[in-house]
Amino acid sequence: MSAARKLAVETLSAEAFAAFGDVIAPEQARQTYPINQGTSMRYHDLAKVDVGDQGGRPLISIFRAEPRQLPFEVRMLERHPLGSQAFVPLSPALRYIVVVAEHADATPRAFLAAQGQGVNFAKGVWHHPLLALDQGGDFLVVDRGGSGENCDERAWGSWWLERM
Ligand SMILES: NC(=O)N[C@@H](O)C(=O)O
Ligand code: NI
Repeated sequence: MSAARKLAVETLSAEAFAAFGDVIAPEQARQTYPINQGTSMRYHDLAKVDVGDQGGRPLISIFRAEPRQLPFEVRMLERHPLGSQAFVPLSPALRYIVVVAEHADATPRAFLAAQGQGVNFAKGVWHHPLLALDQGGDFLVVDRGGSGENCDERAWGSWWLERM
């Protein structure tokens, strides 16, 4: 049995998260331009929605997440081999932790999302199911609908997220 180990929680950034997918935030836009006669700004093409394998289609859902209590034990990760999965908090105060790993049995990495930051897990990236903090809340989720097995789960030892 592997010893329980503490996960350091890093600050989420596009650079640090690049191996796992995209950070969804206005400042990450490669193209920003006014639309609708200048009444709105478009922060264009923020994440790669990759859901077309095996006839998949994009889904837009809302996850109403209960808060996880810290310390929290990470014992498993999952991946979606057929599609990406994006989470955007629907209230700026909604904090959450993202736990990912580069490959099977790699040491997980944990990131705390800043206010309003969303994430898009690239297709096949190992991640922990949604870990909302504080009071929990609603996330807009964009992922894949369609046939085929799109969720692999894997035991990952025992890793602890401590109180912050
Ligand atoms: N089960 C489900 O739709 N959600 C997970 O994939 C998750 O990453 O939270
Ligand atoms: Ni998932």
